[in-house]
Amino acid sequence: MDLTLDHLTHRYGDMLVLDDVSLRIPAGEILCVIGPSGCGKSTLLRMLGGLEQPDQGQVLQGGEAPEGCLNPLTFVFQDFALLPWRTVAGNISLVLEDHGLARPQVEQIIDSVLARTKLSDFHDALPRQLSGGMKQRVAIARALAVNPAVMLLDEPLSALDAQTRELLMEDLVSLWARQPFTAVYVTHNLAEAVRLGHQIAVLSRRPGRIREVIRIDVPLSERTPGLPELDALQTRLWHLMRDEALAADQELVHG
Ligand SMILES: Nc1ncnc2c1ncn2[C@@H]1O[C@H](COP(=O)(O)OP(=O)(O)OP(=O)(O)O)[C@@H](O)[C@H]1O
Repeated sequence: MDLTLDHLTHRYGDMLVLDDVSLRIPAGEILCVIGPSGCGKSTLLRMLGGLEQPDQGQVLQGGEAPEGCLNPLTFVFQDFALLPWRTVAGNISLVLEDHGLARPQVEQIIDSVLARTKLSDFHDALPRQLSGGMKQRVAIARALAVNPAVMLLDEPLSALDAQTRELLMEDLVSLWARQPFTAVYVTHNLAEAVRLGHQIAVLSRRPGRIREVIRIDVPLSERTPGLPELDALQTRLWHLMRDEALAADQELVHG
């Protein structure tokens, strides 16, 4: 399924948060969204997921959801959002309830997503027995369990240490290579954006407007750390972000 954001504008009360944002996310591609704090990235994601309605503009869904899709749009959050009293399998089965699936089918889906996220040995573990990286893998497994058309990821790796982030980025790339999914991935981390994005949308300071959309043609599987093309792109993104952050600071000082 592809997504089109068509001239989205959003306000909270009198505060304009997003202004005339248009983007297209083709099926099977990852769009990373970066921008200064408070520029409306999470708001944009919530509008894509239907949790918030735009004041103007619209979100258009195109094409078909994949076969066996139980939920077309699914979120992955920074804080994992796992129920502490449920096992790994129990947390995943939660999203499979109310779909009229027979128990063997539920078990089969759980086994499949645990295998894909390398968690098969942790079927019965409780969240407190897992590291941060493993908890986020459970959250990703839970998102995959509904076979979504689009994954909406809100800073999914930002609570994790650098090594774990690196490993999970590799995991996301292998998951994508195995079965390309459509995703919108909000991050503050420019290295994540250049590693995972087919496109990167750079938002301005609030109100968030599209400053630039950059397409990266290097296949995800070839994006090794230190690749000169990616390093150069990361530097370019940093300059764009730095300009926005400096301008936001100036506005604070000069009111
Ligand atoms: N429900 C809400 N009601 C009122 N204001 C809100 C609400 N949600 C967010 N805001 C405000 O809207 C602005 C944009 O918030 P949002 O969380 O979308 O930004 P963000 O770019 O994701 O920020 P960050 O990078 O810090 O996570 C912020 O000023 C925030 O305080």
